[in-house]
Amino acid sequence: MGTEVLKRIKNKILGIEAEHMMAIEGLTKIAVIGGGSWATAIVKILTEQSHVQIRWWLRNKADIQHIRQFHHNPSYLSDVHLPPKKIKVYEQVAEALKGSHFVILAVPAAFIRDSLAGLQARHFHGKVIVSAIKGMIPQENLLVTDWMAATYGVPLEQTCVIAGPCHAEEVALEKQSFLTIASTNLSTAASFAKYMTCRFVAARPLGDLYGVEYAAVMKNIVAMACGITHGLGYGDNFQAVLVANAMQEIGRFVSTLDPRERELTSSAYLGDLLVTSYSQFSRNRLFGNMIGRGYSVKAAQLEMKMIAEGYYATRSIMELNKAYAVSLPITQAVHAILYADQSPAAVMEDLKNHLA
Ligand SMILES: NC(=O)C1=CN([C@@H]2O[C@H](COP(=O)(O)OP(=O)(O)OC[C@H]3O[C@@H](n4cnc5c(N)ncnc54)[C@H](OP(=O)(O)O)[C@@H]3O)[C@@H](O)[C@H]2O)C=CC1
Ligand SMILES: O=C(CO)COP(=O)(O)O
Repeated sequence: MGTEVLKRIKNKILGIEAEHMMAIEGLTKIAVIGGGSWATAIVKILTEQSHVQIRWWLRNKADIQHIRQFHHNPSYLSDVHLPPKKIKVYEQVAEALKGSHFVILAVPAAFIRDSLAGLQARHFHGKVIVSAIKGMIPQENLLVTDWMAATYGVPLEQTCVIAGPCHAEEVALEKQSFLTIASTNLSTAASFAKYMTCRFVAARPLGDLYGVEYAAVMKNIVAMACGITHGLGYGDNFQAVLVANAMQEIGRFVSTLDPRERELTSSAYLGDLLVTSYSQFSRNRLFGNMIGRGYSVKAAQLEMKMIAEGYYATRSIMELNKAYAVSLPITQAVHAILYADQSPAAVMEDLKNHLA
């Protein structure tokens, strides 16, 4: 059998177009969509790779100019050096996508539609789409990978998600981190995981796309609950019970929506829940903390420059759960506080009766 035929078979197995894979054997072009802290951290990881060109789109024109001139993002993780030899910065999202083999989506879910405005299915054709987003598309209440499939016809086996316990701030400091790259197609996940592996990051592929994606969305809600209770004056004893119950809540929900064998105590699920619930860097925890201390939702949002995905996710999960009726006392409690204007103290007092 000729090498060309072998290559095609290999590419078919990987679920990626032949042309695409041949290009990968040379310089790999990776588009990064988003200009916030996670996008900047991902760009930093990619700059550790040889033979990778980063094609970066940000919406903020002043930030683009600054990055081109000074090689730092002035608004997020501003200490991170952004070497111009490896990075091309674009004002038009379609330009960033041109010729890229992988497209990493790293804007908060609520802004993905605006960020991709004007693009069509052809712009994504033959590319592997990687969601670094831990949120759901509001209104439609869809996971990002499902939304990409519904909106742009991207086959699920050509999508992955980046998950695992990993705060952008620690990537910036080059602290050892682990990532999980999940896909329905393990080969697609493996083909991307190698680009997320570097001196200080170990990225492992996993075949559980939905489980990892839903768990990543739900842990943000739990982190808000932890922040709220901390703001109210509850201590570590209570938070440990809250987080233990939260793992069960996430497990119930995920196994109802996508029943299969999964190791919920592994880092993609439990690890991410723990880091977001306890870390000083968690925006969701910080947001919850402000609510617990008496801020209104509006005031907390104004105070935080960054986005707490869990705020939007709480409503989406509650809407979605109408069809499944899974018992979600923690999500329900956060929803009552954020969307029904109920007193955080009273809601948490009542939640005690639902924890074991
Ligand atoms: N930060 C982290 O450690 C991690 C984050 N994630 C996930 O990554 C995703 C991106 O979050 P992250 O980078 O942290 O976000 P940040 O909070 O750091 O940044 C917010 C981003 O959203 C943009 N934005 C704000 N308002 C709008 C708007 N109205 N329309 C369009 N864009 C807007 C901002 O652009 P501008 O600066 O121009 O206002 C900025 O790029 C989230 O889903 C998050 O859960 C996942 C793992 C780790
Ligand atoms: O997902 C994260 C860490 O794994 C980031 O969480 P926050 O958005 O709460 O900072």
